[in-house]
Amino acid sequence: MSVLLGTEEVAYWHSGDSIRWTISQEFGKDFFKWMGPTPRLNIMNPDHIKGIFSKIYDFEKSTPNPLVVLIANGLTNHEGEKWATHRKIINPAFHLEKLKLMLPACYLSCDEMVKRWEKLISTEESVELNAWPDLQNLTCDVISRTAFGSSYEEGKRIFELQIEQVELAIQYMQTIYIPGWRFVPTKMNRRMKHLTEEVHSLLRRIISRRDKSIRAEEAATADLLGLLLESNMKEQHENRGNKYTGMSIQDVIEECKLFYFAGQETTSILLVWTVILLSTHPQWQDRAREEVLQVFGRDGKPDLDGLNRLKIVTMILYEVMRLYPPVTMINRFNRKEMKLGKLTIPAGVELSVPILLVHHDKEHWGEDAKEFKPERFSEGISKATRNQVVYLPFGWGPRICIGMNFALIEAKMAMAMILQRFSFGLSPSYAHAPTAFLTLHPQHGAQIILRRAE
Ligand code: HEM
Repeated sequence: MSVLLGTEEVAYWHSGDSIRWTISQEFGKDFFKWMGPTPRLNIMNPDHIKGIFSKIYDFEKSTPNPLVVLIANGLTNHEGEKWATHRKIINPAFHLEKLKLMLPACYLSCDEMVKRWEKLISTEESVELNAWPDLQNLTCDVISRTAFGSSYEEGKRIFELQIEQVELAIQYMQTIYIPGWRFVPTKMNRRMKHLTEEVHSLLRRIISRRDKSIRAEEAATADLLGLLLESNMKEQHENRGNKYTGMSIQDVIEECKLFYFAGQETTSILLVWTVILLSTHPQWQDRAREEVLQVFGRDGKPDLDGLNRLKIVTMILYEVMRLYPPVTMINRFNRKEMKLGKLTIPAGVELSVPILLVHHDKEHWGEDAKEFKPERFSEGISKATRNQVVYLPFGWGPRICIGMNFALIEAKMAMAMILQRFSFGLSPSYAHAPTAFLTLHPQHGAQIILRRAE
């Protein structure tokens, strides 16, 4: 069930629901028994959060929903040695110097979107538009180009199929769970099976073509898939004879699907809340534009060096993700009894870190916790958090989001190119309804009034 999270609703959720338990040793094990057969505990204490995210082999990812696994069974779902091997193979593809190679692809996608917007206002002083679908389309385009390079069109098709899969998965999750039901050949299950097969066959084709060209040393690699395959070959070569010697083709397919699943929606959400918050805080919009124009000028093409110098834009993005974290909750599970500070957590407890609530907690962020104040981050994240683990839009610790730098570069590039050309404010038809279902998105879209920047 989705939860509405306007300011009022957050407050209600905060106090009126059992979600904001603070735990203490005195509850002991009885507390968990009282909670029923699948005990679930919310963790809001920064030291406990740090403990959970540091001990990645003791606190595992919670058993994933079978349908999420069906859509993308990659790094996010792996544990132990398999996770460590995959993370090691995938990591190099996300290094900054590799991301630099993907910048032209990212620029191309942003350029297409701003050109479309420019066309819309070519004969008008201002236009109303819902920025949400355009921003979703943008991040889909960016991931298709940066993940698959020359196979971009096939990549986009995969993405369309995945959107339908996610829609079906959501419908499925909203029905009563009957074990084994997904194997019954209902219309929905048959469609899901068909979509899965089509995604796999498209990916298999792209991967085998690329694999051949890498082995034949035909082209230098500048996309995620190529970098992944190269790194995988290296791992297989160096670790022959070990239990996990790199990834199989099936593994690579799953990781590619995950790039879309984990990276597209989340980044478009960061962008859409940034557009909405800059619409309601025009003074910050002006400051951000001033900075962008100073660094790149009116027509300059954003490069990595310049993007890294955008201090105001970075502060804004951090504050947007504090108030509207795209991922609102992270869950973990412990198979054996574990110590967390002074707490003893019995085996089999589901632990939830409610990112949204931690980010809104007055204890950590002050009385103005619910206000948009990018200046909190003027001296970076560690100063804003006083070195506590209370800011985790990308998670924390060894399992921190592998695509964090990718997402931040993409968001800075998109915002820089939008701010260079346009100014924008909220349309009267905008209805504020942040909705948390898997991710925290604006339920009714982001209607803005777009003008040429002065
Ligand atoms: C604003 C954008 C993004 C946000 C807010 C975000 C958020 C997160 C969070 C909170 C986690 C940690 C989950 C956990 O600990 O259980 C995570 C993990 C992950 N993210 Fe992201 N993400 C974003 C963009 C991306 C992008 C662009 C990609 C890839 C292209 C990506 C790929 C992944 C992967 C593969 C993992 C699993 C890492 C592991 O388990 O080792 N994410 N992300």
